[in-house]
Amino acid sequence: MRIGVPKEIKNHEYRVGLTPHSVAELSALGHELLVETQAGAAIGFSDADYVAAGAQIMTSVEALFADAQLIVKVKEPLAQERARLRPEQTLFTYLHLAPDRPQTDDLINSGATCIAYETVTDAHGRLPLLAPMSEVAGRMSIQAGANCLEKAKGGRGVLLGGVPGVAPGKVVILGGGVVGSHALAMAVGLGADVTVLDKSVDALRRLDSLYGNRITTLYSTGSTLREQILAADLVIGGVLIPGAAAPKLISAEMVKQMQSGAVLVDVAIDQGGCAETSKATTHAEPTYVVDDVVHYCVANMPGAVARTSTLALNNATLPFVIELAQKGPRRALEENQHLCNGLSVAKGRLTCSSVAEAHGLEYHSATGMLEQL
Ligand SMILES: NC(=O)C1=CN([C@@H]2O[C@H](COP(=O)(O)OP(=O)(O)OC[C@H]3O[C@@H](n4cnc5c(N)ncnc54)[C@H](O)[C@@H]3O)[C@@H](O)[C@H]2O)C=CC1
Ligand SMILES: CC(=O)C(=O)O
Ligand SMILES: [Mg+2]
Repeated sequence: MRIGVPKEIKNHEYRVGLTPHSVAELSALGHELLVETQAGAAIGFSDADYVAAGAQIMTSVEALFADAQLIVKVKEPLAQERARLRPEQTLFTYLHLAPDRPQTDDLINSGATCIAYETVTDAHGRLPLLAPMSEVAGRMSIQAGANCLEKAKGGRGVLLGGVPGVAPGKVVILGGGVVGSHALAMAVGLGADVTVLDKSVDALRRLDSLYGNRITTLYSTGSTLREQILAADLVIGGVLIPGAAAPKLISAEMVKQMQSGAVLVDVAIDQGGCAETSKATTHAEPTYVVDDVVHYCVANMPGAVARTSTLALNNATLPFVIELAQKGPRRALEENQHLCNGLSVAKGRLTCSSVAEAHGLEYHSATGMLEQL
C-alpha cells in the first residue's frame, strides 16, 4: 500500500504521523512510504532519517495526497487538507468532529474513509489511541495552569505547592480518567491540595486506592461541582463522553463567581470544552480572560512537547497502521471491531452516532457501510 505522511500545518504543531522507526517497520513489510519534506524536522527526524528508513521524500504535498492510498496524520485535517482528500483514500488521524461542523461536512463531501484515533477502542473499553495524548495533556495541564497562576500571566499569584506556613493552591480536576489521573499525579507531586470529581465511582475508587487521603475524591453533582469550582485556584477540565461534544459543566454564571485570577485549563476543548466560556486557542496565543478567570484552551496541547508526543502516539497507532496496510481498510475494519469503532465517515455517510447526534445528521451503522468500501 502507498502510505502518505504530510507535514502538520496546524499552529505550532510539530508532531508527525509516523516516526522513521514506524516507517522502517512498514517499509520492511513491502509498503511504499511517501513522507512530505521536513515533516519531522522540527523534532529531530530529518529527511535523511526517513530515506534511511525506506521512505520517498515528497516536495509536493499535492502529489502526496494524489498518490497515497492511506494518509496518516496527527491533527484533524484543516480546510486546505480536506480539499485534497479523494473518495478512494483512507484518512487515519484525530478528527474531533462533534464540535466541528465545517470539518464534518467536508469529510462527508470528500467521500473518503475517515477513521478517528479518538474513538478506536480496546478490549477493556478504553481508548488506546487517545490515551497517550491524554497522558501528555494531563501532565502538561498542571504546568500550564501553574504558569497561568502567576500574576504577570493574569493569575491570582498562587504557588501551587505553597511554602511552609502558607497553604498550598487548590486544584480541582473534573474527570478522573486519563487526563485527570495524569494531572493528579503532577499536582500531588507539586504539593497542591487536590480534589477530583467524576460521575464514575469506579474511577474515583481507583484514584482513592492510589492516593488515599492525600487527595479528595467527590462524586460529581451540580452542587459538589459548583462548590469546588468557586473555591478553586486552578480547574482542570478532563471530562469525556467518547465521540460526543463535551458536557458544559461550568456555566458562564459560575465563571463570574469564581475567584478573581483563578485559572481554567480546559483540556476537553478538542471536544468543544466543558465550560460555556471556553473557546479553542493556539500555542501562539494560549490564554484569554473572562470575568477575571484565565482560560487556557489549547486544542493541541501535546504539540508543544512534540517529540515525546510523537513517540508515544506511534507506540499506540503503529499496530493499527500495519493492520490497515496489510489487510486494506475494508478487511481491517471488518475483522477488527475496535478499529471499526473509529470509523467516523465512509462513502459520504456519518458512521459515528455521537457525531451524528451532535450535528442532527443522519447516522449509518459502520458495519453496514463496509461492503461499499
Ligand atoms: N486539548 C488537548 O490537547 C487534548 C485534549 N484531550 C481531551 O481530554 C478529554 C479527556 O480525555 P481522557 O481523559 O482521555 O478521557 P477518559 O475517558 O479517560 O476520562 C474522562 C472522564 O470523564 C468522566 N466524565 C464524563 N462525563 C462526566 C460528567 N458529566 N461529570 C464528571 N465526570 C464526567 C468519565 O467518567 C471519565 O472518567 C477528551 O476530550 C480528550 O479528547 C486529550 C488529549 C489532548
Ligand atoms: C487528542 C488531541 O486532540 C491531540 O493530541 O492534539
Ligand atoms: Mg469572578
